[in-house]
Amino acid sequence: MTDDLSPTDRAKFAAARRAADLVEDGMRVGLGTGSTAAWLVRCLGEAVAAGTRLTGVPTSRRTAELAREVGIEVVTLDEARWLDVTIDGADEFDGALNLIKGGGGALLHEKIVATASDRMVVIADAGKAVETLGAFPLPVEVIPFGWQTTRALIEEALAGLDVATREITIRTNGAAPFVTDEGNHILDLHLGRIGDPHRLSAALNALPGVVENGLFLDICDTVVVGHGDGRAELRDLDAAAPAQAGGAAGAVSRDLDD
Ligand SMILES: O=C[C@H](O)[C@H](O)[C@H](O)COP(=O)(O)O
Repeated sequence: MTDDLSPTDRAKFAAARRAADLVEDGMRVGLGTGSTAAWLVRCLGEAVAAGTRLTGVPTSRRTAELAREVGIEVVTLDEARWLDVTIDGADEFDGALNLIKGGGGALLHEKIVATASDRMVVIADAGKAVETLGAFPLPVEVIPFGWQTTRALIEEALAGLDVATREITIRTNGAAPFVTDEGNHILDLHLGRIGDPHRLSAALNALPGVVENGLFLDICDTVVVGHGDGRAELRDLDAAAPAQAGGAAGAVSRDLDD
């Protein structure tokens, strides 16, 4: 299943394969979304074919489709109630294992599922490691009602910030706003660096119209880092560097003070 992969895809596969080994017989597993999570789902499909029993709670329609295709029993979160582990990709992770997620637009279900799990394991290629979160645009999910007003509110709260509307290309009609599995839209915040992610997350989620943002703070327990040569290493929260306090506070924190 891995012939002719690019080094990045080999790294994603290596992380996914190592994380699949953490899943034990009988576990209820949250299944993430994205290209790295898709490798995990395929690895778990192989485990199921080899006799492992597991139940999967997918974080998106496309993950649900793939999980069924590879033979994983799929249930809803409310049927499972609580999960042993969620394994998901990320767009960025820092030394304290805080994350930016939502590059694929699934951040809302992903955050709900990860929060309802004993353990969250992130699988990522080494290129996703950052010192300070924010180089990857932060996705914010907003409801369709008045969403352009919500975008203006975010711009006002973070003065001068470049807020982009995520779009999809439509063959006949140009572009249209991206629509999530919950029927919402995604705004991408080009922050560069985030000084105080807890403060930013709380400020964004306090705005009417905002459903959730892609900062996953104090949720991830382990990151499995994959490398292009096929190696994968585990970074656990206990061994991770403490979050940087204040030092990286940039324009975002200042603007929130205003
Ligand atoms: O909404 C999408 C998810 O948060 C993904 O897990 C994240 O964007 C990473 O995706 P990929 O593994 O494709 O880089």
